Amino acid sequence: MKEMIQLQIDRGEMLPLMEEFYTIQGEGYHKGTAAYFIRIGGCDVGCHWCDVKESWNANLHPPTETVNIVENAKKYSDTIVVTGGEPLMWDMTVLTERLKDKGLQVHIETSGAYKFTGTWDWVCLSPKKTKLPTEEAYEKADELKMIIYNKDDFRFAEEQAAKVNKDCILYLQPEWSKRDKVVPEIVDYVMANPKWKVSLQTHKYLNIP
Ligand SMILES: C[S@@+](CC[C@H](N)C(=O)[O-])C[C@H]1O[C@@H](n2cnc3c(N)ncnc32)[C@H](O)[C@@H]1O
Ligand SMILES: Nc1nc2[nH]cc(C(=O)O)c2c(=O)[nH]1
Ligand code: SF4
Ligand SMILES: [Mg+2]
Repeated sequence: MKEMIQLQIDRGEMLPLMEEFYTIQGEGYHKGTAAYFIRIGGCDVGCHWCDVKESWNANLHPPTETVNIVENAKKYSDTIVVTGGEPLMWDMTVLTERLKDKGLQVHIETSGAYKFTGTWDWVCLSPKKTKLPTEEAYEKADELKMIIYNKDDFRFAEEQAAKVNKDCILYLQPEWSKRDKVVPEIVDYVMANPKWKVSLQTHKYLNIP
């Protein structure tokens, strides 16, 4: 039985599902847009400021049939955001094919640190120093969303911006717990370096998921 489930997970027919919710995309280019979020469990990238540490241990999240995830998601929205955890730890091919078959717009939030799978209408790449993105992630990124926790993160942001494709939109987003300190620094930085835009976690200001 365990082997059967593992086989289905390996094929992307099942995924460890942490939670699903209909909300407003709070961050980046699509902020303000209603979207259904599918949060897949499992991540070992280890960001110390991660705002969903409960997602990290995949074993805590029940293996769920992708067919059922899709049948449910399509009832809520035309726009689906797949996030985590780190969704690219799993094979996203089957999930995204099935969502596309229903005519849905399919977005991903990823660190890009794992093999790039799936067919996406929008790729938000948020690189982390602890586990850098793959070459393919830099090529596929529609937006680069760099989290600013300290001064060195501006240097890291520039280093990552040099690696993405030329059409990629560049965002600096304050780390939530440090927002009072880093927001003024981000504002000054964006005015001095206008290839960057500011991204805020607007859902946290709106008190929505
Ligand atoms: C929770 S992560 C899940 C997807 C993927 N693991 C990733 O990091 O891109 C979703 C987004 O939230 C950002 N994020 C996580 N914790 C944050 C925090 N404390 N402050 C600001 N952004 C945060 C991540 O950088 C990422 O862009
Ligand atoms: N409203 C809302 N927008 C988001 N954008 C990215 C999120 C994420 O955790 O991936 C997120 C989230 O958790 N909630
Ligand atoms: S990669 Fe994403 S989910 Fe994983 S620890 Fe970092 S912010 Fe959290
Ligand atoms: Mg979030």
